[in-house]
Amino acid sequence: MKCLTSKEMQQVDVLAFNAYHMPGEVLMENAGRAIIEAVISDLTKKDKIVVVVGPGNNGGDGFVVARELKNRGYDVTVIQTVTNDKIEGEAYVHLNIMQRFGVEIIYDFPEAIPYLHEATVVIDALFGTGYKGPMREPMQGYVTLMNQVEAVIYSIDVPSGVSEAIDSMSSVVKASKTITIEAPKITAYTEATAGYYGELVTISIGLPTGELDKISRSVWQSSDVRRTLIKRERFGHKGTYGHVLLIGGCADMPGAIQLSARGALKSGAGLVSVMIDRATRPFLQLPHEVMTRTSEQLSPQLLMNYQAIAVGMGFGLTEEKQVLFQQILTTNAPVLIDADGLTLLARDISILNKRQGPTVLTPHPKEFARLTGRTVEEIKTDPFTVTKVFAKEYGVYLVLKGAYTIITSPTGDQVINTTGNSALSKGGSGDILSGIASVRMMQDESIFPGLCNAVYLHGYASDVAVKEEFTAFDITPTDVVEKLSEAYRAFI
Ligand SMILES: NC(=O)C1=CN([C@@H]2O[C@H](COP(=O)(O)OP(=O)(O)OC[C@H]3O[C@@H](n4cnc5c(N)ncnc54)[C@H](O)[C@@H]3O)[C@@H](O)[C@H]2O)[C@H](O)CC1
Ligand SMILES: [K+]
Repeated sequence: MKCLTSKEMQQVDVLAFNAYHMPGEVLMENAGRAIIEAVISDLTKKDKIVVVVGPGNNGGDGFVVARELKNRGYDVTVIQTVTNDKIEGEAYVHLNIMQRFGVEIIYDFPEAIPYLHEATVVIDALFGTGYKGPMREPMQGYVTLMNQVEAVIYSIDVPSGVSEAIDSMSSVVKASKTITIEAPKITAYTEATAGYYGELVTISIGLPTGELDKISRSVWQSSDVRRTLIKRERFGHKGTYGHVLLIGGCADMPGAIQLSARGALKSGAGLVSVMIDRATRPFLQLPHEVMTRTSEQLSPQLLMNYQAIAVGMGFGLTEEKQVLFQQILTTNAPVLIDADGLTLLARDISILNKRQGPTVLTPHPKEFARLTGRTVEEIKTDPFTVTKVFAKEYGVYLVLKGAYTIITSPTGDQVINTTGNSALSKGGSGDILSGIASVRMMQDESIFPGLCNAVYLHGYASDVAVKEEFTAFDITPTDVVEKLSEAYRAFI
């Protein structure tokens, strides 16, 4: 499923009209009908439904919804926030049709207040992707009121007032459910705006899929995991499934590398090796299946034995580690860099330009801030652009971890992950993900889908864990890794 910016949505809309000759009135009719189908099972004839419409095409969708509800015998009133002469194009066409169906329209703010207070359902068709903040009156008053009343709020396309320009955002509708048109918009997955959406439902209005397919940003779904996850074969052997090397672990942080090893083991690696300092070895309790190497043994020849390498989990930040880190990056094997590896990388990022093999970086926003010289706030404001620019500039796969992790390829393709919950916001989760990701990038269709699968399955395991057994409070990253069994079982 694709995920679009407002601008991309508008471009597809324009193409639908110019190149495919799809009239705007038809698309609006399709939108209204599909929205009805998405909400009708929640509605009863006893509901008092109020549709709040704005000046643009989002309001036009609202006219279609109101007319069709009226036609089906529901109690529906429209609150129109602008006068008829401010409504144009296809929205005006549908305003006219709706009026002929006898839907009552309230134009006046004071008159609208009791309607909103008595409503059991409010359909928010004030603004969609054409909104530019800040919100002006009387719209601001309507948004404040909508957020105060008891009614269930369904927003059409986006919660009104949501904007990609976060600095210009003022009042925003807090929806119970958002019925988004054709594909989710990036604001559904951005920290400042996601919370307004409530439950997210996507409907199709028949826009040309050939045009949508050209968008290089999508939401990873269960069907994508099924399509790209390696199929394990009867005649496969440990060589078939690859050998991963996990490099990290120091006396202060012996746990990190153990968690990574567990993640890799529970993800089907043919062989798992861990490389640690000789002095750290006594502190480690590794699973029986894991082999060890010491960092003193590191050589280019040794690194050639592995199909994937992950470095940085509890690695340490000493001068010696910096030297070791630079040696590791000379290998042509795929290298995933996490945690302390990212801190060492930030000291001299130009080293990435010398890499011959594929490189994967898995920062959280703070680590990414260090790598880019930006603030965490800047990254969170526009995570899609900053990650894309960085991944293309340095030719890396980038996994920006967060509530909605964004995975970016060196060519700028982007995937958003929607699995996972606050159970993962704990030290150790990232170490486990590195273990899983090093296997998935080695085994799956290719590195990019492999990374997407790793993030998806890790989140899925945590979802299963909190649904079945734990709460987000008591669960530990180790508990999550044990639920990988159920995650993998769901996709084989
Ligand atoms: N994607 C599609 O193919 C379809 C989308 N539909 C719906 O149309 C909206 C987008 O419509 P658009 O007219 O471009 O924008 P809006 O309805 O969001 O509103 C624009 C409207 O509002 C005025 N305005 C903007 N900001 C403010 C403000 N701060 N205060 C006051 N007024 C403001 C602006 O001047 C315009 O007049 C999309 O979300 C879908 O819901 C189609 O119906 C089907 C095809
Ligand atoms: K809306």
